[in-house]
Amino acid sequence: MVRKKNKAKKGSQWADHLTQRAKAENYPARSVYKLMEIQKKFKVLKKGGIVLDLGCAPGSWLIYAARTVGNTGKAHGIDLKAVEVPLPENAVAHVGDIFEMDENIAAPDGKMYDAVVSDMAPATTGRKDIDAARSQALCEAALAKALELLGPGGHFVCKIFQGGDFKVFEKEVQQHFKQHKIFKPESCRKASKEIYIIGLNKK
Ligand SMILES: C[S@@+](CC[C@H](N)C(=O)[O-])C[C@H]1O[C@@H](n2cnc3c(N)ncnc32)[C@H](O)[C@@H]1O
Repeated sequence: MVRKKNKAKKGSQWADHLTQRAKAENYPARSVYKLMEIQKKFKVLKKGGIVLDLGCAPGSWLIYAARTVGNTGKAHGIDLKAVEVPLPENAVAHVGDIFEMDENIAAPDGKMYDAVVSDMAPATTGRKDIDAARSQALCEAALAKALELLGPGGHFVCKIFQGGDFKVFEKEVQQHFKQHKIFKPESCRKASKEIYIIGLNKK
């Protein structure tokens, strides 16, 4: 019992540390460290690239993506909620629903995206089956957009909750990308079921 308490305490100290670090580095959320870890390991974002960030509010992935692609690149995001923090000049956030997205999310200048990243999460109900089904639907929508908007060789990152139809989704990603990886960043809460599936080099 005491052990469990200590573990929980350590976990929350780690979370606090990341929240403070995010503040100091001008990111609105500590979730940015998950994308940083993904980038360090898989190099999904490249200088001069065009990135689409699905579920971009409150804006930390979008800011990091914009900083990473640099001035010659662009980062576009979409979320149900508005991003309220100032964004770098090469970033733009749209308000919208992934299930109703249209041409406003197409890559600029008739180009294709180099990377589509999704950290989307549904509003949770506490009912595991409902939450898992909603998360699965968001992942399917993200993959459909990635297949439509990514150029050949483009990369895909998607948060998914393990369980349910996770294996089915993994197979779909495997089918469309030359390589795929399953990755749990250190900065994810240990107790969380979230994991990232990464599709490298769209066929
Ligand atoms: C964990 S947050 C993303 C955090 C973000 N990556 C960051 O670092 O700032 C998940 C986001 O997914 C968004 N989301 C959920 N359902 C969505 C939908 N149908 N269309 C667009 N965004 C959605 C939520 O509004 C929420 O802001």
